[in-house]
Amino acid sequence: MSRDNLSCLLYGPGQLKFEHRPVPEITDAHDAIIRITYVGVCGSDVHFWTHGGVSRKVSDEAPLVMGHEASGIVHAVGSEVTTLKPGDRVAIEPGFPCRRCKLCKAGRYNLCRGMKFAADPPSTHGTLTRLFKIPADFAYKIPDSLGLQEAVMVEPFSVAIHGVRLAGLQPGQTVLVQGSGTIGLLSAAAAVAYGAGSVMVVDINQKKLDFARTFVECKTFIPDASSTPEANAENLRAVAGLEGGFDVVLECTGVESSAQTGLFASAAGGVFVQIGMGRPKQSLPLLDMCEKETTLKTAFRYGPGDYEIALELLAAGKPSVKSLISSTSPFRDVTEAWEKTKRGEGIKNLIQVTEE
Ligand SMILES: NC(=O)c1ccc[n+]([C@@H]2O[C@H](COP(=O)([O-])OP(=O)(O)OC[C@H]3O[C@@H](n4cnc5c(N)ncnc54)[C@H](O)[C@@H]3O)[C@@H](O)[C@H]2O)c1
Ligand SMILES: OC[C@H](O)C(O)[C@@H](O)CO
Repeated sequence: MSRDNLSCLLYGPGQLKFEHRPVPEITDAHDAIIRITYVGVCGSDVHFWTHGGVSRKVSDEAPLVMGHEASGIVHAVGSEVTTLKPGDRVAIEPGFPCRRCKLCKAGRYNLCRGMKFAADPPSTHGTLTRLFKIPADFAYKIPDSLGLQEAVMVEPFSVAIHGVRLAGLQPGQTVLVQGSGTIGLLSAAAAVAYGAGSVMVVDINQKKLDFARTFVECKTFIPDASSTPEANAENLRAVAGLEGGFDVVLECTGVESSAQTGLFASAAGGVFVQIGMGRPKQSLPLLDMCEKETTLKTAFRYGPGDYEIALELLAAGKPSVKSLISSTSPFRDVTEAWEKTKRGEGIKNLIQVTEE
C-alpha cells in the first residue's frame, strides 16, 4: 500500500503536522476517490486550531486530518458508480450518515447518530488531504459555469438553504438575518432566492454590513451595544418600517443578545431559526415568544436536497459567490489561512491542496 497521500493533521491546539498517509483504495463498488483541489476555512477550523476541537477534541493519541469544505476532481470510482467518472469536477458533501437508522429513513440524515462527518473527532478524517474517499453520491458534479474555488461554497450555502427551508420561507415575506459573516451573507442570499419581500442584515461590524449591501439586495442595521435587546428590536422594526416585526428571522451569530433581539423583532406568528452556534446555554424571552406563538427552529448542517438546491442556485449565479473568496493559500501554508480567518481578515479563505 502506497503511503503517498500528503495530509494535514492536528494533534492538539497549535500542533499541526503534514504526514504521508495511505493512499485510499476503492473497497466498495459505490465509492469514489476525489483528488481534493480546494478546502475552505470555517470558524470551526480556527476553533480546532486554537482549542483542539469544539465539543470533542483531537489528541496526541487520536490526531485528525482537518477540513470539511471542499471541492475536487474525481480520481477513481467503484464498479457500480454511474453518476461520476474520473476527471469530473465535484463539490463534496462531507458528512456520511449510516442510511439505516430511523432518522436516516425519515429523511433527516443530518441528525444520524452514526454520522461520520469530516474532521469530527475522534476518528473521522477530513478533506485536507490529497486523495479523499467518499460514497459517490456525496460528490456532486459541478457545471462548467462554476469554478472549483466557488464549489467550496456549496457547503456553507447548504447550511443557509437548510435554514431557509426549515423556516418555510414564502415569497414576499420579510426576513431578518443576524450576522454578516459567511453564513449570514449566504442566508440572506438564500432568502432572496426563495423570494423574500425584503431582507434586513444586522451586524456589529459596519464594514461587514457595507459588504453585505454589495453582495445581496438588503437593508442593514447596526445594533447599539449599550441598549437592551428589546430596544434594539424596536429600532430594527422601525428602520425596516415593520411595526409588526419580521415574518422570518435567521440567527447566524450564535450570540445570546442577538438571539434575544431577533426573537423580540419577530412578528406574531413568525418563525425564528437558530443557525448560529455559540455558548451551550442561553436564555430566551419565552414570555414574549408565548404571546406571539413564535415558532423556534434549530438548524444543524444540511440534509436531503440541500446540496442539490445550493448547487443549482450557485450554478445560476444566485448568488455569485466569487466576491466571498478572499484568499487562496498553498497547502503547506494552512496555518496562514487559519490565522487570517482568526484575525477576521477576509470572508472565505481557501487552501489549495492540489492543482486544478
Ligand atoms: N447550524 C449549523 O450547522 C452551522 C453551520 C456552520 C456555521 N454555524 C454557525 O453559524 C455562525 C456564523 O458562522 P460564520 O462562519 O458566518 O461566522 P462569522 O464569525 O464569519 O460571522 C459571524 C458574524 O456575526 C457578527 N456578530 C457578532 N456578534 C454579533 C451581535 N451581537 N449582533 C450581530 N452580529 C454579531 C460578527 O461581527 C460576524 O460578522 C457561527 O455561530 C457558526 O458556528 C452553524
Ligand atoms: O457546516 C457544517 C459545520 O461547519 C460543521 O458542523 C462544523 O461546525 C464542524 O463539524
